[in-house]
Parts: sequence; structure tokens; C-alpha cells
Amino acid sequence: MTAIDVTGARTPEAADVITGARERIDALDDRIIGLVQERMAVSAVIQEARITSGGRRVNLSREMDVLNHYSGALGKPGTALAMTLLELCRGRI
Ligand SMILES: C=C(O[C@@H]1C=C(C(=O)O)C=C[C@H]1O)C(=O)O
Repeated sequence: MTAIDVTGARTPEAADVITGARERIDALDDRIIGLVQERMAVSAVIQEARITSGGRRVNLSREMDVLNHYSGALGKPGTALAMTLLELCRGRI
């Protein structure tokens, strides 16, 4: 397959732009995945400390703050993103 086929562009110039930008997106996705994994580790520390102290894994009022933070910055899809992050960090409830 040529670069034009792979990118869906109709000209070599557009294919070059798309190929370069996709490399940046792949690098950004690697960083985002790393940040999500870091968030999961920090969240686990908090949950462990709370459970060890006799508390519950989940704290719904804090989760509302997290949801509002994401929806405030990213709109309605931000809520879905935050819910996915919360599920990754504390499992399903
Ligand atoms: C990390 C915490 O514990 C849980 C996980 C949360 C998170 O990953 O953001 C938020 C609330 C809790 O359900 C916390 O209370 O801050």
C-alpha cells in the first residue's frame, strides 16, 4: 500500500502531512497511556490507605469532583472519559 492509500489522502502532499501528524498522535497516545497508568498507581495508593484504615474503596463525593473537572474542561464527552478513568482506577462498581 502507498502512503496515499494508508492515509486516505488524494495527493502526496496531504499524505505527508497526515503521516507526520499521525506520528505525533502516536507519541501523544503513548504519553497519555503512561499518564493513565501513573494515575492508576496513585489512585491505588489512596484506595489502599483508605481500606487499610477501615474505610471503603470508593468515595462518591470525590468522584463527582473528578467528573465535574473533566466535564468542565471537555464537555459531555469529558464525563464519559472520566468515568472510564475511574473504572480503570478503582474497577467497576
Ligand atoms: C483515589 C481515590 O479513591 C477512589 C478513586 C478515585 C479516582 O481514581 O479518582 C476517586 C474516588 C474514589 O472512588 C480518592 O478518594 O481520591
